[in-house]
Amino acid sequence: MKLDDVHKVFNQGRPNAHAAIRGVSLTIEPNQVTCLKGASGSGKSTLLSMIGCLSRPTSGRIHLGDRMLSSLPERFLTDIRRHTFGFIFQQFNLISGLSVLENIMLPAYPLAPEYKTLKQTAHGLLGRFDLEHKAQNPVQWLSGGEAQRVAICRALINDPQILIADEPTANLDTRLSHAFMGQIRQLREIGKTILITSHDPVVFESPVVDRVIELCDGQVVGG
Ligand SMILES: Nc1ncnc2c1ncn2[C@@H]1O[C@H](COP(=O)(O)OP(=O)(O)OP(=O)(O)O)[C@@H](O)[C@H]1O
Repeated sequence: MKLDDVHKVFNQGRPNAHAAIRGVSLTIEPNQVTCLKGASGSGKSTLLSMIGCLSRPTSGRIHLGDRMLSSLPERFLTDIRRHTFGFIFQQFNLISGLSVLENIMLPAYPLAPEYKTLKQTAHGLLGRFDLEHKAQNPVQWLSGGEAQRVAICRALINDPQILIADEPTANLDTRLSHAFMGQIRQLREIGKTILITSHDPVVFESPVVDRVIELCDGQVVGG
């Protein structure tokens, strides 16, 4: 992915306008783990959401291979988002009341796969992340580490090329944070491109991370 002079202004044209991203240009290499690091409010989540097609830049260009995402109409963007990206959020965002299996299968429904194949894929992921015995559990019964692994499985259900994780260790203790980086290593080994925002040293000092990009006040200041 390539970002070229990307800006994001919230509430543009109003007295409370805020320039959260100010002229970011960078390249995210495939099959690598890239960490966006920076203080709270530096613009990490804002940048991540534009990269993941969850929001659009105010100006500038974002390329995915030879496609320019920033100029695509919404329906194409939604399609690219579903096929290309898997998301892992800070609060895991699992749906309470649904089982582990149901949560994992949810992002696949808009792509209308055959149900039997989808279920097999979901069980394959549960097996890989040592969660098979929890398949029918409601997600609210899970421990923090289990919930995190369910969130990873859900992000992988559509076999995305790029995984985006926003502060993934914020709700994990040190041991589970190291375990999470072990899981990231495995995903890198199978060829995924991974982009993580974090101000947790367990993440940005991890040997699994290929590159750390530092943000300050919406600008790249290092990496
Ligand atoms: N929807 C919005 N409207 C107005 N301002 C916003 C909006 N979203 C974010 N901001 C502001 O943009 C700046 C960057 O926010 P962002 O969430 O990207 O920071 P961050 O580096 O991810 O912070 P944290 O580490 O605390 O999650 C902050 O000053 C924030 O208040």
